[in-house]
Amino acid sequence: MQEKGLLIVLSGPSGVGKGTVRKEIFSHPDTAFEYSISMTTRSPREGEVDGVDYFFKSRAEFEELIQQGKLLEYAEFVGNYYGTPVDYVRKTLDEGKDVFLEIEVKGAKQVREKFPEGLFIFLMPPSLSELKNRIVTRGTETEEIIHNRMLTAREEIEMMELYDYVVENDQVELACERVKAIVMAEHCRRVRVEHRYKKLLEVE
Ligand SMILES: Nc1nc2c(ncn2[C@@H]2O[C@H](COP(=O)(O)OP(=O)(O)O)[C@@H](O)[C@H]2O)c(=O)[nH]1
Ligand SMILES: Nc1ncnc2c1ncn2[C@@H]1O[C@H](COP(=O)(O)OP(=O)(O)O)[C@@H](O)[C@H]1O
Repeated sequence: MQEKGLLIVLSGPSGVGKGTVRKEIFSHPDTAFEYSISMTTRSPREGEVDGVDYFFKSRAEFEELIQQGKLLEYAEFVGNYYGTPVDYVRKTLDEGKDVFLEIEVKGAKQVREKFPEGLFIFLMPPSLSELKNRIVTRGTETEEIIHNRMLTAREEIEMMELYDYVVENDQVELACERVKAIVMAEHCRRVRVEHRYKKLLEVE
């Protein structure tokens, strides 16, 4: 039987750099993970492409996906829905490929309940003031949204204890290296947890 892939969940407070770290990881052709493109009801930002950055949906379409049980998890984040397509995730894991989710913390909590065996990595900012700095300099949000995001950031950071690993995003390159090292180590650990080494003994 085909061994299942690893479900990798990268989460953390808004503005910490999840998207930046994820894009950097996937910009390398040797990256062996499959990125799960999320569904969202938020409007595309300039340069964003449907089916590449997100699958952009209307609220009615998104609610239909919820009704049909098509989402592994979903959450409302600053007024918009975001969710992970379940069929894609299951199919890809069944093919033995690692699936990478980059999602906010409420969604990550739901995934933990459904896939406790997943690998959960929390991206942490060097400080709260640096976090605010990043959201402000990104310049995609209004002042009111920035204020709301900072309020939720404190609650989000408290959810750190649900994760297997915490990675500080001080420098993007370093954070990416840490994430990749964690995934590599997890694969080695599972050889024992899943008793895969037994195959080796059978051959002799
Ligand atoms: N729960 C959940 N969160 C998601 C999903 N896709 C993206 N997000 C998160 O939604 C939040 C807002 O994303 P976005 O609007 O692209 O803004 P940005 O990542 O803050 O630039 C971020 O924290 C994303 O990680 C998803 O499928 N499910
Ligand atoms: N290590 C870092 N050092 C400095 N700025 C960063 C770092 N990582 C991300 N940023 C910047 O912080 C802002 C928020 O990053 P983003 O990836 O959009 O966060 P998230 O996806 O977690 O909401 C962006 O302007 C990004 O360029």
